[in-house]
Amino acid sequence: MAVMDHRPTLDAIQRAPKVLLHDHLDGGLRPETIVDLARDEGYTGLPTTDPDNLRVWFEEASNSGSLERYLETFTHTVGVMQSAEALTRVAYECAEDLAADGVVYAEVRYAPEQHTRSGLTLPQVVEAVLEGFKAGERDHGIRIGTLVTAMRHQARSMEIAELAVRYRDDGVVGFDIAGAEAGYPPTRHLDAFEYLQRENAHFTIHAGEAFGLPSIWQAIQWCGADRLGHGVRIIDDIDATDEDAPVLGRLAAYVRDKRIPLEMCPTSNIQTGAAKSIAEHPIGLLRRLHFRVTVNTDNRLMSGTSLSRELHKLVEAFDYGWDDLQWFTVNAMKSAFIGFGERLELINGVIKPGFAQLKWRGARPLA
Ligand SMILES: O=c1[nH]cnc2c1ncn2[C@@H]1O[C@H](CO)[C@@H](O)[C@H]1O
Ligand SMILES: [Zn+2]
Repeated sequence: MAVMDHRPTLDAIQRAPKVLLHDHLDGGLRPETIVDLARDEGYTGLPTTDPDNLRVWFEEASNSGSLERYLETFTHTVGVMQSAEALTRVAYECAEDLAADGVVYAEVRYAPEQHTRSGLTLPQVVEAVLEGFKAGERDHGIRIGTLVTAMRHQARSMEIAELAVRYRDDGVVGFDIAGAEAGYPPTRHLDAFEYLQRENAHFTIHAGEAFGLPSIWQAIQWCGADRLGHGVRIIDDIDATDEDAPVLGRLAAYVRDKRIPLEMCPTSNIQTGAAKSIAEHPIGLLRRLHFRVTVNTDNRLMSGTSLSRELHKLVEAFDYGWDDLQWFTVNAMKSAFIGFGERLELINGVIKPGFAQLKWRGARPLA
């Protein structure tokens, strides 16, 4: 019998219909676009104006081992995203790039408060981004929901939460808080989360990335987060001394029992020091224990990655097959902030048939 390799290749993974829940708009610009926009908008702070060198610079500068230093690189992307035209272009190209990678549904986030330096109002920022995504959806057959993010060290979360509600029928599907985690617990923004809950709105919280269990506990039990951005440190509440019978603490058990989605971003976690390597990333254990794990990019520019690449790295490290990749994808679709009907349609009409086709091809014996 012919030897068969069932391991999905990068090329085949790119063709699979994928779902992405955690991707930052200001972490995914094309280097060429940054250079163009810097020139158009008079931003003079770039470390280099050669797109190839700039790509390398972002990746290297992001390999710092600390979230705070990792976040410093956003000065340049945010720096060139201060006009409506720039925001619309970046959003359009984001949709185009994700569609080219085979993503069929994505939730892309950004912090409107960071884009008002040249005089745009918060609603103008949101509308410019939505315009870019709408054009990208129309031209590239991808569905994109926006999450508006509040910066956790600032004090504008209530205003941003109000934006999430105001634009909920125009493409904004949820809210998030991001930025340095240590020293800025999610409970600082409790009023915003309580407001969103009263409005029946959805939100995720970056938690358990650079800080441990207390941050995850607050995000879920005080703030009521629907999902966790990263959440890798939930591993601290699991005793895996006996590999065959890991013991879950109360918080880890709660997260698993309630099927709280974990938006895991493997490469980003290595760059910020939240995990040592892909092979040692908690995603391996969490997947085995059937947590509601999803796979994400976080920042495609800073991590030099795509959703297909993240999945392929996991295939190589954990020997995952198509069933695992479909499981991550269905998990993500189930956890999306769009309505149940639309999620179901994508699962049954797009994801399952798409994976079935790839699995069938992968199963053909080699001639
Ligand atoms: O992994 C992360 N953890 C915390 N904050 C982040 C991460 N990636 C990006 N941002 C922050 O989110 C803002 C809005 O998109 C970015 O400007 C960056 O400061
Ligand atoms: Zn993030």
